[in-house]
Amino acid sequence: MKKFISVKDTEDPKGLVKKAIDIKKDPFSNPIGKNKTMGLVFFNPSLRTRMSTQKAAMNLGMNVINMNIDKDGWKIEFNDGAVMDGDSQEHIKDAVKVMSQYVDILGVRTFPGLKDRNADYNEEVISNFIKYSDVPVVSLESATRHPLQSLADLVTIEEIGIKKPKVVLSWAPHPRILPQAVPNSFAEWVKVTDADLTIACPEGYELADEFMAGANVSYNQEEAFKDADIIYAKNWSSYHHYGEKPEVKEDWRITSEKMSLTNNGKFMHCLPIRRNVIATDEVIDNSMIYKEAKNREYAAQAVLQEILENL
Ligand SMILES: NCCC[C@H](NC(=O)CCC(=O)O)C(=O)O
Ligand SMILES: NC(=O)OP(=O)(O)O
Repeated sequence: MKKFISVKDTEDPKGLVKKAIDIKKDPFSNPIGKNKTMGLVFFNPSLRTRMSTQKAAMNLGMNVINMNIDKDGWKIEFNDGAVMDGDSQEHIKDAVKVMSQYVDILGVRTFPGLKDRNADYNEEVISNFIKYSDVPVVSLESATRHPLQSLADLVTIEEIGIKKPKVVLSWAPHPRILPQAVPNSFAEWVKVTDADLTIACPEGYELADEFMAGANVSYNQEEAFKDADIIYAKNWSSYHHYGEKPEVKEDWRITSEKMSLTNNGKFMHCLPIRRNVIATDEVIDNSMIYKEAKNREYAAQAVLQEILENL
């Protein structure tokens, strides 16, 4: 693997899930990362991705450098050929090239601007990392996808152990405008498994066609919850009315009453979660969220190990 941005970057996604499950049994058995360095670069906040990826790298014997580039770096210019006599102080091509001299794998987190759909869906930031880095680039959540999260989610679903689970990706309310990265990515990873995927969302909140393809769509949350084994909740802003938050009249918050419609379904969420907005305390406190967060470590370790094996 030379990069890990989407499910397409791995030849064998199911094999990667198995690899993470194996690593979980004995996480310190392979010091393949000795004398190698992982660079973690953040344009946006992170708790889980930062800590779990650092932990994964350390489990493999790697050293880790963390950089909050939005706060601690120079202001980055992204336009090619820019005359940099304004605010921006360092060009992305110089910043990435230099960072890649110090590390063996470069991870980057970058959220979408949610203003210009083409810019976001062209992955302008992470594409520049891939273009200018001398070392493999790993997405720590980009504008349109969050593959380390999705891989950990597949590990969690595999551990629940249902053969062909009914998985419902359910939109839920949120006070802000959020990216589509987590639901896009979850959909593209679940589709490589045997699970049956339903995407439940209000009209106007459908994901881009490439992510909806192959999933059932439901505009009725309670109907979708019937017989579900997994409820994967997430808020996202509208793709079709890009970056907007069309009004939703029905109550999409996830409650114990709604969970009781499922087949003893398990509630999942990537976190951070707005309690009593996305779902009630009762739903969250009886959910898979901490197991899911723990599995982030082994998912990251499987990916880093595979990259190190192929350096
Ligand atoms: N990395 C996991 C999710 C990150 C981000 N959530 C957020 O920004 C939530 C912020 C808030 O609750 O205000 C998202 O939806 O993509
Ligand atoms: N789930 C997740 O990626 O969390 P962070 O944004 O805290 O890294």
